[in-house]
Amino acid sequence: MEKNGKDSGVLAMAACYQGFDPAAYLQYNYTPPRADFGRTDSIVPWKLACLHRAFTEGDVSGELLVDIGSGPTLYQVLSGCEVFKKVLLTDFLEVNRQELRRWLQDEGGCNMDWTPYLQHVCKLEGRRASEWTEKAAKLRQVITDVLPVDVHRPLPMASGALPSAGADCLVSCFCLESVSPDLATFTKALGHIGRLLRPGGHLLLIGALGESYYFGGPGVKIPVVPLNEEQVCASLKESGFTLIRLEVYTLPQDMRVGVDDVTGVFFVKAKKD
Ligand SMILES: C[S@@+](CC[C@H](N)C(=O)[O-])C[C@H]1O[C@@H](n2cnc3c(N)ncnc32)[C@H](O)[C@@H]1O
Ligand SMILES: O=S(=O)(c1ccc2c(c1)CN[C@@H](CF)C2)N1CCSCC1
Repeated sequence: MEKNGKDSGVLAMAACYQGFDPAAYLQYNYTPPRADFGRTDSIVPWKLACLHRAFTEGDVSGELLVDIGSGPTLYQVLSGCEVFKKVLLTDFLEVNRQELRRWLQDEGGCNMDWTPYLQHVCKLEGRRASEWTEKAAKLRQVITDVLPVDVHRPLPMASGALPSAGADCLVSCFCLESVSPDLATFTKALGHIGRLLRPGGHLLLIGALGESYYFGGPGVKIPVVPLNEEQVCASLKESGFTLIRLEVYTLPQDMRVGVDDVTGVFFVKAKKD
């Protein structure tokens, strides 16, 4: 149902996000015990390996990488920052953009220590883990801005934010399905972000499978559109993408704690037609 040109479900979703708590979100999803580098079956090394392979296997190139719906996290560009000269982070909420800027300015006050993630990706790159400080410096050098984004707008970013040709590569993690009230809106949002990408550019998409809600803070229950692999593939095709690779991780039972009801995670590498 439309209201002033905005779907009521999208408006309701935006209202849910007003309670989003970056510090709590980071604690729920990116710190032990859920985020555990020590376990061989952990999701975190799996995600970082998917991203590392996708960025470094030789077909991804260009000047500009844009992360859509960054939230308060930057693991998603730890490999990409070595491939692109310029990286833009984006989010809908100022609280998340502020969290990212605090890390970039390296003046303290951050709610997350990304060192284990930096060290892990250094090892994936064949470097010593102790080179994480160089990688942090590289990140701070190539991430040139943290900008607003709304994937429900036909043009999700301000005009002039990107070159007229578009970005060379997009990455987006756990965003579209967690901001869309239904599958049709998810697919439409995928099409919107596709317009930010040049033809032939790559999309790296990580998302939740079978998830219907998550907590974005204490008592902040946010609905998620439950997806399966077939729906993800169909939405990509409908939105003008050619699938290159789909990988799926099934969450071990003990990782299914109360912060969400995610059952699996997908990784997609695709190319804009
Ligand atoms: C589940 S978090 C994902 C954060 C991060 N990318 C990660 O991998 O954990 C979803 C993010 O989408 C953002 N968001 C909410 N509404 C949005 C919209 N309409 N367009 C783009 N991002 C939105 C939220 O602020 C939040 O940071
Ligand atoms: O990296 S995850 O797969 C992950 C990471 C982030 C999120 C989810 C899952 C599922 N809910 C999302 C809400 F949109 C956010 N992970 C889940 C297992 S424990 C460590 C975190």
